[in-house]
Amino acid sequence: MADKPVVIGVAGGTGSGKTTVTRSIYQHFVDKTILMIEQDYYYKDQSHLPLKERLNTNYDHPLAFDNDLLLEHLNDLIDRKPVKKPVYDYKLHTRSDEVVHVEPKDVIILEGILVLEDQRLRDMMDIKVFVDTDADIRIIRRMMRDIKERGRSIESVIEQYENVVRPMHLQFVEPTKRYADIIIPEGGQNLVAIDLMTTKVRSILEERSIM
Ligand SMILES: Nc1ncnc2c1ncn2[C@@H]1O[C@H](COP(=O)(O)OP(=O)(O)O)[C@@H](O)[C@H]1O
Ligand SMILES: O=c1ccn([C@@H]2O[C@H](COP(=O)(O)O)[C@@H](O)[C@H]2O)c(=O)[nH]1
Repeated sequence: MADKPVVIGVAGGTGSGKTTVTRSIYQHFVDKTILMIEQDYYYKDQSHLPLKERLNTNYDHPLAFDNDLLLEHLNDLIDRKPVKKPVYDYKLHTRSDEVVHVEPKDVIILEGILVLEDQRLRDMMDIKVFVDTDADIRIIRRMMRDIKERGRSIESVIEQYENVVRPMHLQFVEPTKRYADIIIPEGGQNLVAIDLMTTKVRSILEERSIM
């Protein structure tokens, strides 16, 4: 059987730069086999609920995620089997009808606000990362991104942040920092941290004789 892929978990608050860090690591392995799994794509399907109700869902609570499906897919990928990854629509707040066919790869990066919260997910990871960015920077980044890319208004971002995102961050996301092997301040522009991560992944691949 082929050697186990390297699994990296990248957690951190909304807007901390998780996706940016993940993409930077990804770009270091263009010639190698690497894939990204976004925990966000595994939000529970809500297509049975009217949009008005979906607007009231707490998307920052661990129970909002279908981690059972995520675990099943990770286990398949680790066993070198392909999966059909769901696609999430942030504007409609539910899964889209499409799925993406994902082939197994040597390196898997799992990224999301609560990937370090579930012990079953943590146990699968070779490297656990927490992207640590101050809350004022994160809310500015989220505001810009959500208005540009996720169909939100300034008012809706502020209301959701104050009522749900901030308290859930303090209760569930921030405490998972203690599980991290590496804490990356400020995210994607931290080239030293990205370089160190890439070197570590290469050394694990070599140890497992994958490269
Ligand atoms: N170091 C940075 N400087 C400026 N903008 C950034 C930086 N890192 C990320 N961003 C921007 O902030 C927004 C949120 O970043 P993203 O990586 O998507 O965070 P997360 O995945 O943690 O929510 C994106 O629009 C991204 O382009
Ligand atoms: O339907 C949804 C699903 C998620 N959210 C928010 O997204 C962030 C997590 O994504 P990041 O890329 O890490 O910012 C989370 O804080 C949810 O509040 C949403 O608003 N609607």
